[in-house]
Amino acid sequence: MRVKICGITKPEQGQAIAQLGATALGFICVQASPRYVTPSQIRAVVESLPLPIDCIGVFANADWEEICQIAADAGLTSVQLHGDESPEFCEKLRYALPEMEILKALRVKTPECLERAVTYTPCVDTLLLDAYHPQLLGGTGKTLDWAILREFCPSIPWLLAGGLTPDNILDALRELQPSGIDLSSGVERSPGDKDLAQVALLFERLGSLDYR
Ligand SMILES: O=C(O)c1ccccc1N[C@@H]1O[C@H](COP(=O)(O)O)[C@@H](O)[C@H]1O
Repeated sequence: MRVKICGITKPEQGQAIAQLGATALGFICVQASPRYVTPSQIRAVVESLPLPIDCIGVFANADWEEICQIAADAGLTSVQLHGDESPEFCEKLRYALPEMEILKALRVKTPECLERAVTYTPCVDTLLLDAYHPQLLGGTGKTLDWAILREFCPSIPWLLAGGLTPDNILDALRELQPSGIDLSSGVERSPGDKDLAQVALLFERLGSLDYR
């Protein structure tokens, strides 16, 4: 199972989180977010990593040319689209970045959102389901209604996000079988400052599941 820790801003925290067992780090490329990092800050983290893991840039309603430029400048392996990007936009980006993993994040408000999610399966590599918040795009600490995801079984891999913490992760994984999980505010002291003790606790609890 993939484990993505999102909202990385500091090289030493990225390195420690990679050593603890994360398979992906996420970097917020949305300027309005308190976790925003510039392409050169991302590159500094990416180049300091002790082992090769996925480095995912999180964008929301950005121009595709801007995404391509930032992905190259920062050294990303993957692009997460967390805004209102259409399937057509994803397809265009797929052609522009053929080597890169494209993840489409959907903020799930009602069960109908899951029908919309599957319309992206032909044009992205991975789906990501996050909680809906009326003002914020992500990093909200709000959980999804996991019950409505029980039957969700798309034809491509999907990550569960939204308010996951070391305290609720085992409950989530008892209820659902995502291809991976994504945590941000549930393992941080303040926006962009990760709590390494909480990340270590997460992997300790996941270890009891034999999740790999
Ligand atoms: O974290 C942010 O600030 C952010 C800003 C804009 C779009 C997405 C953002 N984060 C994403 O939110 C989810 C879950 O966060 P949380 O665990 O509930 O705090 C995750 O996919 C982040 O990539």
